[in-house]
Amino acid sequence: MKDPLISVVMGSNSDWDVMQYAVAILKDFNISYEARVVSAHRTPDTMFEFAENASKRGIQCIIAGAGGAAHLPGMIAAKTTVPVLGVPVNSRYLKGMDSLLSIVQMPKGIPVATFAIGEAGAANAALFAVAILANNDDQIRKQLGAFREKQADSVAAMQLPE
Ligand SMILES: Nc1c(C(=O)O)ncn1[C@@H]1O[C@H](COP(=O)(O)O)[C@@H](O)[C@H]1O
Repeated sequence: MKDPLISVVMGSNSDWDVMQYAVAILKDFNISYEARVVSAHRTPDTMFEFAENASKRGIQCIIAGAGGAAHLPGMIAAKTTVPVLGVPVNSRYLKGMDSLLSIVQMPKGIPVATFAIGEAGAANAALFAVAILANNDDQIRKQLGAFREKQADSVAAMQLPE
């Protein structure tokens, strides 16, 4: 197994329904990744250790998903200079608006690139991570180009009811 380039973390295994869409993209592109549960609130020491070691471990991007008081992406970003891509997970009562605002409203100086709520956000975070890797990898750049072409072809072929 190759060392992971991308780390996908989430606050709880209940986030998997959304975060699996990020993992599916990384698998499609054959990018080495790891996926794990880490919580700023529930496992703060593990979260600190994870964030502090990410760069040394060769992690290029961290995709962090969380719901509700979604402090995980921001707290990871506070402890590493590895780019953090935040995915707001749909929450039961506020439908992910709480997650979105918790992730996007970072104070100046500690950025988290914030994506849409839910599965589209998770998939786009992974595509963004792939685009970052593509800057220094021709093979990945070609794969990303092919992905876009295939997507454009399927949109061009879309039919509407008469
Ligand atoms: N937002 C956070 C953090 C964190 O930010 O550290 N840790 C867990 N959670 C979120 O709590 C929600 C409910 O978790 P449970 O389903 O385990 O009760 C999840 O969406 C998780 O991301």
